[in-house]
Amino acid sequence: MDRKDIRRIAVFTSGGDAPGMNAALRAVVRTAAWNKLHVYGIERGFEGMIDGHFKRMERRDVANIIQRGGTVLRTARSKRFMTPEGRAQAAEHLRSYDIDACIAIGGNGTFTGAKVFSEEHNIPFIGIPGTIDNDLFGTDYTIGFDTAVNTAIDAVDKIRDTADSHNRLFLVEVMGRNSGFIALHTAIGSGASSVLIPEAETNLEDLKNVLKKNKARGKLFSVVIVAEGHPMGGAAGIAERIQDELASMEPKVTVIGHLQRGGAPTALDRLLASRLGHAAVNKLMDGEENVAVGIVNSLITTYSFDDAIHREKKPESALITMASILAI
Ligand SMILES: Nc1ncnc2c1ncn2[C@@H]1O[C@H](COP(=O)(O)OP(=O)(O)O)[C@@H](O)[C@H]1O
Ligand SMILES: O=P(O)(O)OC[C@H]1O[C@](O)(COP(=O)(O)O)[C@@H](O)[C@@H]1O
Ligand SMILES: [Mg+2]
Repeated sequence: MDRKDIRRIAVFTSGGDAPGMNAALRAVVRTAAWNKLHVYGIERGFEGMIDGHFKRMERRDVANIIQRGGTVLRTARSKRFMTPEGRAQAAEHLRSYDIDACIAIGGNGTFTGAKVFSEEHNIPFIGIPGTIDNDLFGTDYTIGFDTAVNTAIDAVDKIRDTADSHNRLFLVEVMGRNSGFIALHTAIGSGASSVLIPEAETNLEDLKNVLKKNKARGKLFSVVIVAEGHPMGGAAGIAERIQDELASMEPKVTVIGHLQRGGAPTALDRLLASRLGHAAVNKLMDGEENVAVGIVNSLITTYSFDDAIHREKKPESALITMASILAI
C-alpha cells in the first residue's frame, strides 16, 4: 500500500500500564489530527481489538490526561490474541473500520503480538515503547520507567526512616520482570547498601560480609534492593538464605509491587511520551512500518520489532560497579 493512502489509524495501549501512556496517546491523537488523519482508540489493547471496542478520538478527547497515570484506553493481557482465531477476529474489526495502520503502545509482549499480527494480516504497525521495565532494546528509556524509579526511591526513603530507627536490614523488592534496570537505578538514587539484579552474578558470601562489615563500622541499618526477577527468588529468596547468619539485623522484606506502576508521570516521562507519540505518527506518514520508535542519545530513532524484543539490553556494567563503590 502506498503510505500516502493512510487516512485512518487505530491506537491502543497493551500489557502492563505505565505512567506516561496517556501523554503518548495525547501526542498520537493530536499529531494525527494535525495531519488530518482519523483516529480510533481501541479499548483494552488486543482484547478490545478482538471484541470490536473502537471509538473515534478527536483532539478534545485527549484533553486533561497528560498528567494522569494508568491509561484512559485501559489495557489487558490477552490470551485470545495468542491464537490465530483471535487475531483473525481482530483483523476483521480493523477492516470493518477501514483502518490503514495501527500504533501500539506497550512492551515486548505487545511488540511480539504486533509483529505476528502484521505478518499474518498485512496491517502496518508502529510501536511506542511503554513499560516501566525499560527492557526494550533500541531506546535509552521506555515510557514509565522514570516514574517507577521515582516511586521506588520515595518508598525506600520512607523505609530508611524505620530501618534507621530500629537498626534493621531491609530487603526491598522492586519490579522489572527479568530485568534489573529499575533495581539498579533505584539503588543508586536511594543510596542503598547493595543491589541484586539478574544481569550481575550474586555472591551471597560477599553480600553477608559487606553487611557485617558495615555494621562493624558503625552503620546502623542497611537497605538492599533486589530485582523481582533475581534467580534466587526475589527479596524473599535472598532473605531466606541470609537470615540465620544476619539474625541480629532482623532482616525484613518489603515488596513495593504495583505501587510502582501508578501515579502521575514525571516530567521526563511526559516529555519522552510526547516525543515518541509525535514521532510514531510522523514515521507512519513517512512510510515506515513494523518498527518501534525510540530515543537514543536524545535523538528520535526507529528499530525493528525483532531488535526491540530479541536484542539484549543490559544495564551498563560501569553503572553496576559505580553503585557498589558509592555504597562503601
Ligand atoms: N507471541 C505472541 N503472539 C501473539 N500475541 C502476543 C504474543 N506475545 C504477547 N502477545 C500479546 O501481547 C500482550 C501484551 O504482552 P505482555 O507481555 O503482557 O505485556 P508488555 O507488552 O507490556 O510486555 C499479551 O497479553 C498478548 O496478547
Ligand atoms: O501486573 P501484572 O500482570 O501482575 O504483571 C506484573 C509485571 O508487569 C510489570 O509491572 C510490567 O511489565 P510489562 O510492561 O511487560 O507488562 C513487570 O514489572 C511485572 O513483572
Ligand atoms: Mg514486557
